Amino acid sequence: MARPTLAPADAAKDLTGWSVSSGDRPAIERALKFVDFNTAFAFMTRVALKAETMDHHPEWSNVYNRVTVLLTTHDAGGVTDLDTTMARFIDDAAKALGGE
Ligand SMILES: C[C@H](O)[C@H](O)[C@H]1CNC2=NC(N)=NC(=O)C2=N1
Repeated sequence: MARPTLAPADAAKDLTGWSVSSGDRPAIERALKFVDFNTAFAFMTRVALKAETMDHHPEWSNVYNRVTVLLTTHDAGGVTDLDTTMARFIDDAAKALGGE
């Protein structure tokens, strides 16, 4: 049974720093900035390990100390509770590493 999807605006409003993706797919996005590349990559490592345990992976890019993250559930064709769970984990990991 496919997971129910959420309106991206509804998903984003309950989260810190997330917005509706400007792209053509229903998704939420957040841009993060860290003190340096090492810290940005430490953040990505923590999220990567969580993504593997959840079997739910972000679409992201990294330029030096910046990481932009897009979350959507490919199998559902939209934003689901997997994305909001991952978003909350990302917010906690970013906060722990001084990201903003
Ligand atoms: C085969 C594997 O379990 C699926 O492709 C998983 C992997 N990670 C995933 N990540 C995301 N964001 N959406 C998915 O639908 C998804 N599906």
